[in-house]
Amino acid sequence: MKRWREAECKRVHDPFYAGDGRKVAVNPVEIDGKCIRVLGPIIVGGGPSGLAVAACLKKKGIPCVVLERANCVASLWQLKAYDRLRLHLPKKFCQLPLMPFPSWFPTYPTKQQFVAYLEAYAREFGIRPRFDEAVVAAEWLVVATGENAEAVVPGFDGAGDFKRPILHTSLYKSGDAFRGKRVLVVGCGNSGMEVCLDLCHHGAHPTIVVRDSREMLCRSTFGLSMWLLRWLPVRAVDRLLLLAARLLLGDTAKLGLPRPQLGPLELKLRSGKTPVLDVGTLEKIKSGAIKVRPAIKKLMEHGAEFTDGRSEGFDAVVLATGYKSNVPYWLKVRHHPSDAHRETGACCHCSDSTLPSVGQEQEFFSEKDGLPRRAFPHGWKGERGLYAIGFTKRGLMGASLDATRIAEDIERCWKAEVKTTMAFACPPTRQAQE
Ligand SMILES: Cc1cc2nc3c(=O)[nH]c(=O)nc-3n(C[C@H](O)[C@H](O)[C@H](O)COP(=O)(O)OP(=O)(O)OC[C@H]3O[C@@H](n4cnc5c(N)ncnc54)[C@H](O)[C@@H]3O)c2cc1C
Ligand SMILES: NC(=O)C1=CN([C@@H]2O[C@H](COP(=O)(O)OP(=O)(O)OC[C@H]3O[C@@H](n4cnc5c(N)ncnc54)[C@H](OP(=O)(O)O)[C@@H]3O)[C@@H](O)[C@H]2O)C=CC1
Ligand SMILES: O=C(O)C(=O)Cc1c[nH]c2ccccc12
Repeated sequence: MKRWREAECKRVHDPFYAGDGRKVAVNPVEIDGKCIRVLGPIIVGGGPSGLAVAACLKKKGIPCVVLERANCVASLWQLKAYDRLRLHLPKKFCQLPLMPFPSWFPTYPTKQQFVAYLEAYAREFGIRPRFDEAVVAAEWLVVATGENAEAVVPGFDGAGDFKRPILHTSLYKSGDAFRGKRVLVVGCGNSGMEVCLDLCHHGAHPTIVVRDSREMLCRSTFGLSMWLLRWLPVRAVDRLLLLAARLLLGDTAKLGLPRPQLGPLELKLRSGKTPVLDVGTLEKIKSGAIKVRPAIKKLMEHGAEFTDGRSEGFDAVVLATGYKSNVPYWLKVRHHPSDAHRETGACCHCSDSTLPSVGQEQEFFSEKDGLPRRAFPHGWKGERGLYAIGFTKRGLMGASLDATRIAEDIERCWKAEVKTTMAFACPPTRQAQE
């Protein structure tokens, strides 16, 4: 991968308002010290979310520019995912708006198939992201940088003493590199569970750290649960899912994997914690091929000590400790003079008071976790042209929903804006449009 060039995007004006209050369609952005004029919205992030919203905009005839820090679309999938990864929800829950997956794709497409689909999607809608542009500061945009922008790398007592490799799952490709090795996998989400299975398949000896509870479901029950949700409340579906899990997977608590208090869907909706959709790991835990240990107390020169007092030797540590958003590092929210007077959440471009209210809140994204402060389904729209896609903790389904809403909202503003621009006879400069 080429080194990322840093693009500093600064808002020169509000998106649709010039300094004198007149509306303008052109969004000026500073990249590498040069000011370019972009006709239409700027989308930061060329993953599934960025592509989805760009496609919905293009379909409506609204041009946009996608800025992507990596040198390809869907860098999470192309550069940071292990070889054996597949979609873990059936494909109909993962397709982006306006273009279904090919019918000949399997129910759970492989990473390569998903990437091929995304590349075809970008081609179909004429989306050509500007690659190697890492946005380090920006103020008016569609934020599509994802919930998984940065790896979570926790510190452990004694981490400096451990003299062997420690790597995050975003760098893990295959168990081939660990043949015959004792590998400590920290974290029991979908990544940790699948990496353990992969290690088994490659003749390594994995131990998984489960510091808390984790919900586990059979992958095949996801489609059923979506169907049941049409008629039954979440809690009732959860009860059925747990019954199915108990019958198909057995009592996971006996294996060192206690289940949480809340049901799987309720937990997902409330906290975003994705249940593990088992792809065969549990069998390996049952057979003893994968060992389960509680939280790490400390790392030592050749191994780890756990909170149950046991110490064991390891040749490598894989951190399957998850991801976080990077929005607080680069998105600068500047206060607007009109904020003090605004009581409602009406769209400032088109006076639609039915849109979600942001009240007096100044900051759309939380500094703490980099996610929109407003709960689903209200977290997609901020103030004065700030939008967020792909932060719903609802995977690709959530991103598709956001894309449709954002494009519709921008279209309304765009139409109002085009009328005004024509009235002012002030055509936008077309220098950096697609
Ligand atoms: C291993 C894994 C498997 C998953 N499997 C599924 C699944 O099967 N089904 C499902 O529904 N969901 C799944 N998810 C959830 C996942 O969030 C989505 O699949 C999807 O990738 C989200 O798309 P996104 O575009 O929002 O984010 P991303 O795919 O993360 O794309 C964001 C893009 O923004 C770029 N970017 C970040 N910061 C900047 C910046 N400052 N400047 C410029 N560019 C930037 C990144 O390089 C990246 O390309 C999975 C997640 C992971 C980690
Ligand atoms: N398509 C597919 O097959 C796959 C999909 N995914 C998706 O990718 C996203 C990210 O998944 P994943 O990478 O598993 O991350 P998750 O955030 O889901 O899981 C991280 C795990 O690490 C644990 N953890 C974090 N810090 C520590 C620590 N200091 N000590 C011990 N344990 C720790 C967490 O424990 P705790 O819960 O206690 O905080 C949690 O169990 C999810 O949405 C997932 O569904 C991932 C892999 C495969
Ligand atoms: O893979 C992910 O991160 C997802 O969030 C996909 C997803 C959306 N809703 C769910 C409910 C149960 C399990 C996975 C998902």
